[in-house]
Amino acid sequence: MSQANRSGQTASTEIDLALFGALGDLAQRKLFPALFQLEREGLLDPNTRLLGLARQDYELEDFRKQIDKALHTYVKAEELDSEALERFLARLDFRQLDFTTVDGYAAIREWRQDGLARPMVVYLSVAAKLYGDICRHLDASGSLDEQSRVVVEKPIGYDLESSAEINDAIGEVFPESRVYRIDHYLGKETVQNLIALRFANPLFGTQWNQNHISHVEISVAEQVGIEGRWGYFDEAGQLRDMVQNHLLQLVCLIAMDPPANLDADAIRDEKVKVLKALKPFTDDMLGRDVVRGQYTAGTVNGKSVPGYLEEEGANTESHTETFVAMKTGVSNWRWAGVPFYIRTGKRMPEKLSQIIIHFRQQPHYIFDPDQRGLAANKLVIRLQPEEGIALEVLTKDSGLDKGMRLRRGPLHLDFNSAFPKTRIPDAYERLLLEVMKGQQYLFVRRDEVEHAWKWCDSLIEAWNDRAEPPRRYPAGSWGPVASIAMITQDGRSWYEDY
Ligand SMILES: NC(=O)C1=CN([C@@H]2O[C@H](COP(=O)(O)OP(=O)(O)OC[C@H]3O[C@@H](n4cnc5c(N)ncnc54)[C@H](OP(=O)(O)O)[C@@H]3O)[C@@H](O)[C@H]2O)C=CC1
Ligand SMILES: O=C1O[C@H](COP(=O)(O)O)[C@@H](O)[C@H](O)[C@H]1O
Repeated sequence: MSQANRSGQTASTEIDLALFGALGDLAQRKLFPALFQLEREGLLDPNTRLLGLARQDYELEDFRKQIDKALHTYVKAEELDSEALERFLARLDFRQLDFTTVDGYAAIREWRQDGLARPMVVYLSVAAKLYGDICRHLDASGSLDEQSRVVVEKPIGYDLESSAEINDAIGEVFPESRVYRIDHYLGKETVQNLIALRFANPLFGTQWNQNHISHVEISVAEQVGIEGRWGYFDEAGQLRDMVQNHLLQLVCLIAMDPPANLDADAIRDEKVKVLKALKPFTDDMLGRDVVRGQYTAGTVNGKSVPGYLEEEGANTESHTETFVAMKTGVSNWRWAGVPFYIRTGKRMPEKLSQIIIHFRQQPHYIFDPDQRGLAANKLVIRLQPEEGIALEVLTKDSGLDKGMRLRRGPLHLDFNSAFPKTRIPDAYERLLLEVMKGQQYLFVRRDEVEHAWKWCDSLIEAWNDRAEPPRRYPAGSWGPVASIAMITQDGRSWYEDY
């Protein structure tokens, strides 16, 4: 079966997918539901086969039951079309395997015998420290051929050095053109729309620079806490978990120059230029422009929740940050002098991811002086929960007694109401489809990962030198008060028109 790619050409989606970590959290919660949605939408080639690999031993029927259970848990009941479900479960196969020893890998080669004509996609839904072993064992067991692709999850490593080691190990087996590094934010509908918005609309194309934009704000607020992942998270912290990948990818898509075309490398070359131009941290910026926080007990959605240090498995001494806010920038001609304020945290009052582009005021202001604060357009790009784009514009307030009073209102595009019949696909659906088609433009190239680490490492090093504990914030709040002060010191505030 062929699918139109982004420039309208067709690409085959006929593959064999081998999923390592098939019983893990990500696979159950996101990957199988996304694959099922592709089935339901008729986007899985009839010949595509799915192989689950896990440490636990399951009979095939029990594995299928387990996936059926996961789908009933994570897919909306009205979307669980029974025919699609039956077709989907019938595609599944299962092998028990210890990923760290080469012995069992022959089972993958044998499974492949029936499908040698189609490419194999190997999805590593396991901790990154296993990537090297798995790639080597796949190679040594003769399970791969020159068409095989590998998909790896974030985070790749813990810093630049460990990331380079992991990428080297992957690179010994797979050339870069067959490595698909996931950053699931790149699969979100509105994130992709950023490319359309910026490069298809002359209105924005001409305004997208320091002459017209005063500052950029990115907030990725999560309601969830650590969700049983304390061991992983405490090693990482919010900077490594969210900023190094998702938030920096958003910065790239906002700040990059227009690519020459939509080819993966054309886009990725432009993103790398942004990463290289990110403002380095200096010691005086640390106290003023960066705030680290850690949540204490509080209330989220009317429910009491424990503090970070009281979470299951917690170490009471931990100084790991669950919140980070910073003012940074991109040192180039387009963005000189334009601050990028970014913040992300766990246990915030709501799940909200949005980007606000604040445009500059008109050079000469002629309206009511009291309303001067209103007088600038804002482009609000909402990633979640509802996805949409709104341009805040100023119009005259209606009414005979209002004179030339201004009113702020949105020119609004809410994807759910504007295109009510279109289901917004989950990021993983889009990403899995692109891997099947062999399209890399939504995946992260090795040099992107490494430049992002380099920038984060310099900040972490500076934090470590200072050895200051994170500032506390109660769960259910918008983070430490200092993160508000960080932006108000510039006469600005975080956008609050939620
Ligand atoms: N979960 C999430 O929301 C997100 C996860 N990720 C990334 O996705 C990847 C997977 O994460 P997640 O699903 O949460 O992790 P889990 O630990 O839930 O899943 C990993 C699976 O791999 C299995 N496994 C580990 N070692 C071996 C081995 N030697 N042999 C066979 N099986 C093994 C584990 O089996 P067992 O249980 O028996 O140990 C487990 O089922 C990680 O790289 C993570 O960073 C990225 C973004 C979000
Ligand atoms: O990669 C990760 O992302 C999630 C947030 O993803 P979202 O799509 O729900 O915004 C985050 O909770 C997790 O800690 C991190 O590893």
